[in-house]
Amino acid sequence: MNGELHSPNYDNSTITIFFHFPSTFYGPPRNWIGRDPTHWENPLEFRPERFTAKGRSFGVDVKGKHYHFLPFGSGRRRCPGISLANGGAVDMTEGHGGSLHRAHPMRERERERDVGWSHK
Ligand code: HEM
Repeated sequence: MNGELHSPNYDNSTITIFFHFPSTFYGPPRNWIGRDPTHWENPLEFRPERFTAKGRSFGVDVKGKHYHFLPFGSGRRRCPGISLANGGAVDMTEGHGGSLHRAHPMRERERERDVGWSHK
């Protein structure tokens, strides 16, 4: 399988996610991901308790190893912000409006780092 899960495959192989796809195929439809009924009971229902200690999906890997659950994608192009998101640095509270905006936008914070040399 190509390293880019959500991008075109340019090699001559096939990829298999539920079905075999020819390499010219532009990847599996994104809305299939996370909706496999063999892994999720009532996959279309919002049931976050699936992930709690008593839930069936407790301990599922979010970093791209478990293909039935890929919130951050998988492979070489998976989300590089994963540690920020999991570390609680991303506030996903929604603001108001026709399109969704973050209620609290991310802010960059400069930090000095000792790299062992200086331009001074
Ligand atoms: C809950 C928070 C987040 C979720 C659910 C999320 C999810 C994703 C997903 C699904 C992808 C596509 C991966 C793929 O194509 O296989 C992605 C890509 C990406 N994400 Fe995130 N992300 C989150 C937060 C962040 C944050 C905080 C940053 C940066 C500060 C970030 C930066 C990126 C970038 C740069 C890419 C493109 C990577 C590439 O194309 O090589 N993400 N993210």
